[in-house]
Amino acid sequence: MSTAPSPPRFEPARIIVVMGVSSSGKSTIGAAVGRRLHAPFLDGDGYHPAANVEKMRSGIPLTDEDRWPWLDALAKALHEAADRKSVAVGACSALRRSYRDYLIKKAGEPILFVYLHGSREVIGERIAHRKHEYMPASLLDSQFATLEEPAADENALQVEVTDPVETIASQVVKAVSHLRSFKRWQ
Ligand SMILES: Nc1ncnc2c1ncn2[C@@H]1O[C@H](COP(=O)(O)OP(=O)(O)OP(=O)(O)O)[C@@H](O)[C@H]1O
Ligand SMILES: O=C(O)[C@H](O)[C@@H](O)[C@H](O)[C@H](O)CO
Repeated sequence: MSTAPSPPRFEPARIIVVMGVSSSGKSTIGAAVGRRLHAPFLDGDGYHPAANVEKMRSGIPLTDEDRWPWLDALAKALHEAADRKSVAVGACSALRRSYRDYLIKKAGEPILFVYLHGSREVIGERIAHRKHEYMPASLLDSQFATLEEPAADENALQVEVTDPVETIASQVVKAVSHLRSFKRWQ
């Protein structure tokens, strides 16, 4: 009796975007995954227009209108990096589904999202103890209020923020190894 091979869990993608609320660990995990894949890591924090940074620094949550140009710039940079290096890793809160769909549309290619799932308590504890150039801890509640967790039909891997960084990075690299059939993935 032969068993049919199981279909790949994820749609082949050259771009991996680590997503989640502020202080869920996007920069930390994204950098670790980039190192393991020898891939460039693009942190979304660096793609905000200056006005967005000033808004967040003042404790005012961003609106959809504030976020579109930021998502556009990051998506294009990820696409260019993937063209140059075969694969690119990004970090972006990508809180709403419409933002994730927009990133895919603007990148012009599939994206594998890695969703950093964690409780308000755990992430609240982390944000209270870290330093950030502009993001205040007071914005964490609005981040959770805006968050739409990836749905079952999205190309997303969920990981737990309570796991060690290296464990999460290994889970991502393992998930990506299922994508070897993707011929541009070298
Ligand atoms: N898996 C983990 N276990 C323990 N601590 C972690 C883990 N991941 C990240 N951290 C710590 O949590 C804090 C927030 O991490 P990080 O800055 O990477 O989050 P972020 O999502 O990029 O934040 P922001 O979006 O606000 O820039 C840091 O102090 C980091 O060292
Ligand atoms: O979508 C948003 O509300 C913002 O972009 C934030 O998430 C920040 O970019 C970042 O997470 C803070 O460093």
